[in-house]
Amino acid sequence: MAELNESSNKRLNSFIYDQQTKNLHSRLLRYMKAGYPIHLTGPTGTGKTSLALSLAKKRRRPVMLMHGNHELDNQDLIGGFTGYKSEKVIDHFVRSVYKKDESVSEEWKDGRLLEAVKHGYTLIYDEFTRSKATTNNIFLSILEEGVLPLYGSKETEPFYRVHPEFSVIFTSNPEEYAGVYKTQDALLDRLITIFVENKTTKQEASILSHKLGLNDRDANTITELISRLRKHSSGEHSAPTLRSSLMIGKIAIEEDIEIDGEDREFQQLCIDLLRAPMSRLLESDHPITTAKELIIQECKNIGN
Ligand SMILES: Nc1ncnc2c1ncn2[C@@H]1O[C@H](COP(=O)(O)OP(=O)(O)OP(=O)(O)O)[C@@H](O)[C@H]1O
Repeated sequence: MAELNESSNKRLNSFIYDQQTKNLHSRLLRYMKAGYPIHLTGPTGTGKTSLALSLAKKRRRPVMLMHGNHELDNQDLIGGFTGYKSEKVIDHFVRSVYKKDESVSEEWKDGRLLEAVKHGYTLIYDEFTRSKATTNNIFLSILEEGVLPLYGSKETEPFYRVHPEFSVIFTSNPEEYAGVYKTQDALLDRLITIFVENKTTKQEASILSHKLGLNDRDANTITELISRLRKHSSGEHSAPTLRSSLMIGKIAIEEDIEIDGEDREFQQLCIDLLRAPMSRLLESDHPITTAKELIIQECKNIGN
C-alpha cells in the first residue's frame, strides 16, 4: 500500500500528460500564441480547469483566475470608486505660523479584468456561463477591438488598450442547467471551443497512479469501479467523476484501507463517497437504496 508524504502531496497537484493530452496541449498553445481565446467545455470533472491552469503556466505570464457568478458585474471587472481619500498636511514649521492643507479625492480600484488586461496576464475565466450574458458582453470589445471600455471611470480616454500578452481561457459545463445563462452567439463565435471529454478508464488509472503513487492493480480497481457505475447513470451525465476516484484513492492510502472490491471497509468508503452522486443519476423510485446496492454489487464485480 502506498503512503502519502510531502512529495506525494506535490504530485497530487501535478498535471499528468498522456499522448492525447500532450497533443491537445500543444495545439491549444499554438492557437493562444496566434492570439485566439480558448473555450474548454465539457462535463464536470473532465479536467477543464486543470488543463486551463497548465496551459496558463506554460505561457509564463502571471495568471489570474476568475469564477463566473450571477453577481459579477462591470464594477468587479473594470473597477470602481471605493470611497474617498483625504489628505491633511499641517505645516507648523514656524511657531507663529500654522498652515493646514486638506484635500479630498475619490479613490478608484481597478477591477480584475482591467488589471489582467493592463498587465498582460493570462486570465482563466472558469464557469463563465454562470455570469450574466450582459456582464460577459465586455469581452466582445476586448476580443474584437482589443480595447476594454472603462464604464464609470473618469479617465480622459473611455477605454484601455489591451496588453499584447493578454490572453484568456474560458471554461464551461454544457450539462449544467441550474444557475447558468445562455451565452450570446457573438461571444461564442470569437472563441475556439474545444470539447474536453471524459477520459478513458486507462487514462484515469494512469492519473491515479501518478498522482497518488498507487500501483497499477489498485489504480485499475478504483477506475474499473467508477467506470462500471457510470454505465448505470441515466442520460448524458457522467458522474461519478475522476474527482471521486482520486478521493477514494487518497483516503484509502491515508487510512490504510485495502483497495479491494471484496473488502468491507473499502465498500463502505465507496458507499460514503459515491452514493450521493450516484443517487442523483439513477432512474429509480428509491435512488438512495438502489445506489448503495449497485455500489456493493459493482465492488464485487471488479475484475470479472
Ligand atoms: N490530466 C490531468 N492530470 C492530473 N489531474 C487531473 C487531470 N485531469 C483532471 N485531473 C484531476 O481531476 C479532478 C477534476 O479536474 P478539474 O477540476 O480540472 O475538472 P473540471 O472539468 O474543471 O471540473 P468542473 O467542471 O467540476 O469544475 C481534479 O482533481 C484534477 O486535479
